[in-house]
Amino acid sequence: MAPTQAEILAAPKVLLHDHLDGGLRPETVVELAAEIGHELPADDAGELRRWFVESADSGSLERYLETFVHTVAVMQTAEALTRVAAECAEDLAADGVVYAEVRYAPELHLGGGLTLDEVVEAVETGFRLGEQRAAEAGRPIRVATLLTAMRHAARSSEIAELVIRYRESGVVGFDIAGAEAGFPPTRHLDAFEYLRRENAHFTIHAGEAFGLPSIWEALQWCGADRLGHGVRIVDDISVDSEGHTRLGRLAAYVRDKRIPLELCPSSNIQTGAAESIAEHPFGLLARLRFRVTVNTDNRLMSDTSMSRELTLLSEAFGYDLGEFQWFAVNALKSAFIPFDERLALINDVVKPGYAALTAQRTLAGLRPDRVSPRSA
Ligand SMILES: O=c1[nH]cnc2c1ncn2[C@H]1C[C@H](O)[C@@H](CO)O1
Ligand SMILES: [Zn+2]
Repeated sequence: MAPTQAEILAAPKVLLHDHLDGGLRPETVVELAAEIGHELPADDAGELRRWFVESADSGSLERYLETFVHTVAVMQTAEALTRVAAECAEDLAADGVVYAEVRYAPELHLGGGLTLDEVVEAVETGFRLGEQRAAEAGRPIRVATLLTAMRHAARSSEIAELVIRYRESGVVGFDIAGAEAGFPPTRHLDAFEYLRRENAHFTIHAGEAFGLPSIWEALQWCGADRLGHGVRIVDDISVDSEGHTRLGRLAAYVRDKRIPLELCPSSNIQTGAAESIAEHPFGLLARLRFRVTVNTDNRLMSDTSMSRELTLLSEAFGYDLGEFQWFAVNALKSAFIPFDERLALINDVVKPGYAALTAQRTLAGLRPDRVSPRSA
């Protein structure tokens, strides 16, 4: 059966790919911009919300990324960073997210005179504050941080060192983001090699706006633990007229090695990586049992949430609570926090949460859902 909105909201969700500077509340952007005299394309929060979605709906990653100028502009002081991070944790918790890895690029927040370390400390303060407020509101969440380096810039080694410096203080991994075409991940090999020597984790935005060579470099040259998007791995999968599928060597490697795909359906529609949710490779990749995870990417630019992404996928592919649990477990298995902590979240939070939802259906006289998690 189709899950109800109440069930989707209540279902424990796990999010691995969410940008801090892509998830601000429009009201907060308006308030912070007024404080610093930053001119916005719209001064009314509702209009600004629409502006972000319409402008990001450009069919090109480069133009999509231009919208970040207005969010980054209002995130240049410790107070603003702390506020935005706290609200991020609260908003995710209110949406039923129980564990999230949120990323941002510290190098984009130095315009007000903060150092890289001060940026990280302000954001961590905000996440702890947001976690505390969420717990008080009865929606506990754990937020971990990934530090991003911009792939067109040359600060990745510095950011990788920052990850190691703050690995005991909430930072669990590294990422590179920004325009993909023309900026291959191997430009940042020094950073990746350093992180591997430090036994640290990293993901790489790859296979979003550029195809297989980007994914291949991210995995086989750089050693990425996960793929940010990775959706273009479908270019290495052929489906014949009878529906038989054949995996090329790279696709087979990704599936065999259980490389997590941080799939972000709505974002992909906006940047032109997919035509529609119904045609999104998520359905095929899930059917072929890749390690798929569901993500928001940029909640502001896509006007989305984890609940909305799950709703869209459910409508397109018929997913129910069984699949939602599978996606959440997949994400936790792929998270960058220690194994015992991942296991505790799976066994103490995610599975009991889905069991409770199933029990409610049974109580309501509906048939029990198939909450029999597939092995990921
Ligand atoms: O989907 C994306 N692909 C590549 N880069 C992205 C995406 N979403 C956000 N970014 C960039 C813009 C942000 O300023 C930066 C750090 O969060 O990451
Ligand atoms: Zn992203």
